[in-house]
Amino acid sequence: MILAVSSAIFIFLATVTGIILAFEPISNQIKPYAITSASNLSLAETIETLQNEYNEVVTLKKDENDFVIASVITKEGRSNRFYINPFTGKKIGDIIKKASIFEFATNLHRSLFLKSTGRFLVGLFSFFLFLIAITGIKLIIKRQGGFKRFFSKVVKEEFAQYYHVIIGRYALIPLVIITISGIYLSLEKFDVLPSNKITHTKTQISENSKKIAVKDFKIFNATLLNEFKHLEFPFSDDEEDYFVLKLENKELYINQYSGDIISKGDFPLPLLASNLSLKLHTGQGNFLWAILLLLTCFAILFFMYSGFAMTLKRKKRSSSKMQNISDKDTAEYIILVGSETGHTQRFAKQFFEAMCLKTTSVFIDQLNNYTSYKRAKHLIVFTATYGEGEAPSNAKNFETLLDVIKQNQTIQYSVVGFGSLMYPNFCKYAIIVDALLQKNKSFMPNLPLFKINNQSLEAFKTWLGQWNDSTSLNLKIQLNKPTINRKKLSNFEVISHTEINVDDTFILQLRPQFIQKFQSGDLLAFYPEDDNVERLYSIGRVEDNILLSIKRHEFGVCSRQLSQLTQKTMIKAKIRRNLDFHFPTYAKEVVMIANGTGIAPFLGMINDKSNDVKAHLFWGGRTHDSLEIYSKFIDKAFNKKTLSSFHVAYSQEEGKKVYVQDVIQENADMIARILNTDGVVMICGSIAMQNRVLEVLNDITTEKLKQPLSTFENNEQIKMDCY
Ligand SMILES: Cc1cc2nc3c(=O)[nH]c(=O)nc-3n(C[C@H](O)[C@H](O)[C@H](O)COP(=O)(O)O)c2cc1C
Repeated sequence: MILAVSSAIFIFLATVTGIILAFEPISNQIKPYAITSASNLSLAETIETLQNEYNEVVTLKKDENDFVIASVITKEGRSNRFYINPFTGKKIGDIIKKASIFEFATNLHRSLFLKSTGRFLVGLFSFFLFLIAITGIKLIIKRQGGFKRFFSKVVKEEFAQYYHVIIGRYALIPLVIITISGIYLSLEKFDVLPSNKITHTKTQISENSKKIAVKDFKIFNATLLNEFKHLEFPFSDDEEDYFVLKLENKELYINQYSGDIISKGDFPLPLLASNLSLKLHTGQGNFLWAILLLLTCFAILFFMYSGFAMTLKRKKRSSSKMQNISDKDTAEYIILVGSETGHTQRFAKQFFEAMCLKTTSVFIDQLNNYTSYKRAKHLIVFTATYGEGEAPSNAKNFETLLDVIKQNQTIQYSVVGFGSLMYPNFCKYAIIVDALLQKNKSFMPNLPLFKINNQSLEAFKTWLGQWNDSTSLNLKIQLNKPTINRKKLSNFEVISHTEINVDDTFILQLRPQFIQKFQSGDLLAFYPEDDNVERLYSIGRVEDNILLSIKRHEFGVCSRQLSQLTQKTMIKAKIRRNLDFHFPTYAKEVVMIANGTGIAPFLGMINDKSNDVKAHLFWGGRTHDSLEIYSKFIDKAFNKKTLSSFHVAYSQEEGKKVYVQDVIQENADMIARILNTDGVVMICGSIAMQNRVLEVLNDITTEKLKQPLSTFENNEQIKMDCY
């Protein structure tokens, strides 16, 4: 944060000017002076053509865009410099003059118009940007749970955070290259690098060298136009004067009569590094690299926005410092918090403030500050989980401290875990803390571990109820609702609403009031006014309508409201694109696996197929009656031949209980064949079903294909959207 704030203005200026400057090589390279077929032409041929065409040739060079420039004295005796066609030696254009906008941007970019001081500052802030990029890479590795998972799926929580990671994964490498080359170019101006000077060594020349025509010089015949950089012709006819030929990495002096190489100087490493840095930093001579630099500059601007947006949000959440009124050794209630981005802190603060209204004997701190508490009777831990089920940063030392620090009395503890079901290790760190306290003789449980998904206010209130029951304190917490701009939501009209079936489930069909882009697998977000918390439902697209399958929960605010909607009612919601869960039209065969309401996106997919991908549907429900509301859509797909097979499992019918994973196991050969021929498996439904299905799939791939399921997951052949 210190790095980012202190360098923000400079980085902003350097980036904006960088964007302008990226257009220079791009605009130069689209000029028609490059003669691509000339790269295999020998230098001797071009020299001969030029010597026939002009009175005298002074220099011949290739500029950074690979355009060939000749400096000549014409037959009319005029001295001139222009782009030539190396085949004919004829002029094809005047030398491009640097546009004043590029001149201005270059000065600002290099030195902020502050000469040496400016150059120093630019170098320094490039170094800061380099550090930011390196720490960024480190953070992505940590967040993704290891280097190997650098490019695996990112869980989307908030816009800024999601795209900061997504774009960062691609832009950080070019960013490191830009900053290192920028730092090198800045350092060059301050004489801190080793010398760039080329040292020549004389070569042995045979005594009986003969005078030959320039076009017959061995070295000129052996040098192709794409290898050479610059050729300086001898200044006079004097034997002492020679050709100076610069290639990619060396310089040669050539006798002007015999063509013998008189001396040779390899470019020193600092010079090669300098040339490379210039190329990498400016994109000169490489159209695609210049475009990549341009995109990276835009990415930096986005990082600046998203980085600050995330930080401000985080600061807002964890702002207002909590003022302890009690000392750690006098308080009876100790609240310890583990929070990375401040959400958990917000809950803990509300709890602490509510406690303060009832008793003065309460103390709050971070888990990392765990110590001895002389009069404590209750310990309440609120903690989030990060990485692969790890502690948030302000809780990393807790485990060690707990081991070392002994309490004099027994303390009752309660742990509340904050996590997200979108991650495989749901609330893992809270589970660890709970287990550690359980093992520790100084502690005894007051309430069982309580896990909260996605900062659910409802869940927190439930836990608070348990807490109130277990203590005589009757706490009341007024948790602030998240704010939501309802103007940004769209209107959807209720087209149809089925009866609520035996499982308390129904199908709702909605039509967007304005044309909107969506497809099966996308999500529809509702925000009930009671709590403004987002609820997502998987969309099936059927005849341009949105089909949702909804289970009405006993205490579910949103599902209750939706179950009461009548035809033609308008409802506000927002479509969220879910690109990772769209139907893979590129695959030959697709297996769709769902339980309960998870069937909704598949009902859309099997009825909306404008391709010849074979689709197989596996569904698990409770009873025959559970299938009733969906059967119309399945029959239709069978009739249209867009569904190849349907496999159903009932878990509550008389006789044997069958689950969807059992039916998958029965069809193991088919699943293995489909995965082995680049087919895709899609899973939608409950997390519990997902876990069991994944176990079975892993057994199938390990046994039949001799590969773990992760191979297919990494290959993006397994798509999941479970909740
Ligand atoms: C990079 C990252 C990794 C996460 N890993 C997990 C995880 O493994 N298990 C889990 O239950 N939640 C995980 N979460 C979700 C957070 O624990 C959850 O959003 C929590 O409410 C954040 O609380 P905080 O703002 O106090 O840090 C992760 C979140 C992020 C951003």
